Amino acid sequence: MANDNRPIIKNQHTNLLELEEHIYHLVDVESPNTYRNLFPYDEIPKIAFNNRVVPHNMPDKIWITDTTFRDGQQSRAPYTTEQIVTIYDYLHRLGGPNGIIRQSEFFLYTKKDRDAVYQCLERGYEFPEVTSWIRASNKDFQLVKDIGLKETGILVSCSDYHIFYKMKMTRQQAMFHYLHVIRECLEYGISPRCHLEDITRSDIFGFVIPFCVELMRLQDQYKIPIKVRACDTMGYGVNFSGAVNPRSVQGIIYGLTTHAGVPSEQLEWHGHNDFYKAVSNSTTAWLYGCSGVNCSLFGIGERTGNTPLEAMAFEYAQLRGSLDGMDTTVITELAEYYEKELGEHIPERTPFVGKNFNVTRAGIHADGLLKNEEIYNIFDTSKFLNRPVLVAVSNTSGLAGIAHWINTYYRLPEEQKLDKSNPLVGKVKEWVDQEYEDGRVTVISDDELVEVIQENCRELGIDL
Ligand SMILES: CC(C)C(=O)C(=O)O
Repeated sequence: MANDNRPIIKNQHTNLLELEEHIYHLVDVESPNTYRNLFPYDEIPKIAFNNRVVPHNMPDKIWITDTTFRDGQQSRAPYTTEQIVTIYDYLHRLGGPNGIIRQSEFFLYTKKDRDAVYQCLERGYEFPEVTSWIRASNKDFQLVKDIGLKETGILVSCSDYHIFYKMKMTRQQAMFHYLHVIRECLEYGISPRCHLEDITRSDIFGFVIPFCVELMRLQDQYKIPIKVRACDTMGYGVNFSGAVNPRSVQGIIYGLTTHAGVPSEQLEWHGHNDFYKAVSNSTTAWLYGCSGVNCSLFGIGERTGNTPLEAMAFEYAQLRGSLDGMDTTVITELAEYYEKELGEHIPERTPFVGKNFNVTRAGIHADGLLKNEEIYNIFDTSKFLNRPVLVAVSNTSGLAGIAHWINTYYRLPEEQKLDKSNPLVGKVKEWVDQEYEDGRVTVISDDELVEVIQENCRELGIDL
């Protein structure tokens, strides 16, 4: 199934350096290669293996770029200018002084979009750098230049699905068209960021690499950096060792860095979550030679969304052993802002930000938590997210769960903490048990518990 070992045709006159340079030619097919073996459409897509193992190659510096205002905004109601600026401020704080959130991309279509860009630029932050996303036209290049931005994203769809079915072109026509547009952009002195849409269904060696080789030639000619963003538009990418291209994340990154010569720091991975793989694929891209992973806050993006930015902050810290200046407590502030100000509902079980992400219900777990919170908490969530570990009270909470709830809710100091033998805990438990015996099926709310606790405190003469 592999399509990555095309024969190298050489003769006695070919010198090896030339050969190196010319290995990857555009393969201009007459009909689209839709990889039916992998994407049968009327069957579930398939993951095939050729057992070619790519070596780890994590760059010295890795970072996050943000698409909250581009892919993120494509899939929800538009943000107001004020909201964009507020979120940009949060991103600046979250990413910290080392610019772990290095860039953010903005539409320039409407006056409102441009106002947001002006206001964010006025903040004067080094990070995230403001970049744009435009239609590839001279008018838009001029706009980017007038606003004073250094870099813009340009769409260069690379699978035959897009080239043949959407653009109605051949590969050669598409490549000429893209190179023409990119040259124009370079003529304006703007650095193009080429968004290789649908790379995980594209012919990596027959189109993507020859195209990127041409991009690197243009870069040499114009002395302006050209970036490459590998877009897993449909979330087909997989990170399993030995998987076949075009679905292999590491295979794609290896091809782009090694065969096309794209430097790691000019390479980004843009993932989608259709098969629940956005986070692990992005981490894989880092591990195999891609400096940038493109993310959106809370993963809000087309269909199932993009790689959640907050997840990659924690992936970063796990890989590098340090937050390198990121302030992850801002993630909690952002989540509150999205829920309260933007009316976005974050599902309760969402890692790091959902209401229940560090809430435990089962009595047996609560018992453990009461003894030592490390037993059932992923890390010090109070320190890194301002979210103390919680126990929700239900029919399975038990005495330990109720004691933990009271201790956390009332933020009792260590010496005043109640344990499961405390009479107040016993009284609340009796009430809870009665509720469920009477047929209750829902979790008990904080307000209900407070009322019962206060009532019993009065009776027992306890002051919390
Ligand atoms: C529109 C393109 C660049 C994209 O966001 C994607 O491929 O997911």
